[in-house]
Amino acid sequence: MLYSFQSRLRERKSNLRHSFVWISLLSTTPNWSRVPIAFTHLSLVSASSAQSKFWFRNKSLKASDMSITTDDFIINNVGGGAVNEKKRLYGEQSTEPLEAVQSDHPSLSSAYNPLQHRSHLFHAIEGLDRYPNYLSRWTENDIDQLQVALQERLSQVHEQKSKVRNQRLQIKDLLQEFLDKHPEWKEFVQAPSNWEEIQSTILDPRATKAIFRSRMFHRNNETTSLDDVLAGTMPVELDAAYLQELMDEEMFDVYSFPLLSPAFCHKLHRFVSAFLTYLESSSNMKSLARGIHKDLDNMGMGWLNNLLFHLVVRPLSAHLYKETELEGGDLDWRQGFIASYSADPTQSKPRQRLVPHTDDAEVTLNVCLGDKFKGGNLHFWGLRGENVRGNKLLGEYKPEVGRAVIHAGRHLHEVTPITAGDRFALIQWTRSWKSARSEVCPCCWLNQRRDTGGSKRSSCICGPRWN
Ligand SMILES: O=C(O)CCC(=O)C(=O)O
Ligand SMILES: [Fe+2]
Repeated sequence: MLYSFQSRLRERKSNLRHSFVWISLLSTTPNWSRVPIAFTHLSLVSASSAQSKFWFRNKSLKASDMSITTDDFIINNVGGGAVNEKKRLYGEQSTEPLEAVQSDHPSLSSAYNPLQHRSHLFHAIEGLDRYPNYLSRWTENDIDQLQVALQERLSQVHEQKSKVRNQRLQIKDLLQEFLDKHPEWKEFVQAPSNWEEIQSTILDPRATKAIFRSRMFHRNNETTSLDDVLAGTMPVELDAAYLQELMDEEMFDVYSFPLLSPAFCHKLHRFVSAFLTYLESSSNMKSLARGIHKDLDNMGMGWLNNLLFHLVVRPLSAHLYKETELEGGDLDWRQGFIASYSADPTQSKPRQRLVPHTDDAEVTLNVCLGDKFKGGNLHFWGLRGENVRGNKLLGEYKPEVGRAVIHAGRHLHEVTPITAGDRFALIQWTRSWKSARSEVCPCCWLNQRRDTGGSKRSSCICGPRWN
């Protein structure tokens, strides 16, 4: 069932103060057969707690207004940050070496086990840096295991480093080859040289209006340098009043707005399709890591990645997510890529749907590029790490070409099956290494703890954010 949230928004003016959603996710694998590996409680926080969103509050929908239930929610189908991706994608082999080493140490008497428990490994990495005699607390056996676990990680770094480097070089060559054969795309991948080009050909006119009316673009009659903005050295500040006109709150904490012009989206869509088709016909395609060729930087579109990050996601997040996702700080990292799906999956469009997952991101931007598909809607549940009650799907969003959705990365979401055509979306995952991630440790997340309790008084030192 499809819902038009925009028309609902016009009808409903309520707030979320008492609306909660919960979901329990449970999944087991043979290696962890006695232990649930993902058990996550989710909830929605009160909209009124997010002070920075004052200008959206009266547009909030009640979660209880949504009548789609999740009775058929497939518990062990959860993806992304909720489970160990390697286990989900490749089965158990990734943990085999660790198990084998562990059984070589039958005399292990302490509970310390960095081979099995990620939290122990993290503790050691932090502890070695923090305490002069950190190792003195562990038995020789513990230290042996720590050494093996660290060596194991280091060899993964070595292996992936050279693999990734080679693959990036390979893509660069393939892109050059593609552009030589199809010179009509050469201009398209060039970074724009002035704001005028961005305003008239890349952005939707409504986004142009909202962004460039903001005071910073008029201060002292000086023009804001495009190069400085793209380099991230001149932070962009957008005025709330203009953004309010531009944006809709589709459902709790999920906002949509017209961002890219449909003409630009269609062109980007055609460029991506042409490049992927070219890659598919290349014999090198099989040796490339999953998704590496769909990374915007690798596709020669790093400038678009920077533009969206610095001109749109960072300033919007300062209004929407500063307190709830960024610990009062800023975003400082971005990864942009094309998510491609098809009703008839191929090598370059390998997915028909995307299972419910959270992103490894503080804030995610999602722009629909392709319009000739059926299905492929976005579903949202609650926020990882918040306390919760209830089991309702929060809402469904139907993508529109050029329209962006922005949401917290820890907001559980899925893409429903594409039933006809191909679906392309530009996704940008953004992080806050210096703020949010410097305040928390990921041990809860990787250790799949269950006792976050949903309050700031979680029993874990790293608080309730990661679980
Ligand atoms: O394709 C989409 O709309 C969503 C993709 C997504 O959630 C992701 O790549 O993390
Ligand atoms: Fe996602």
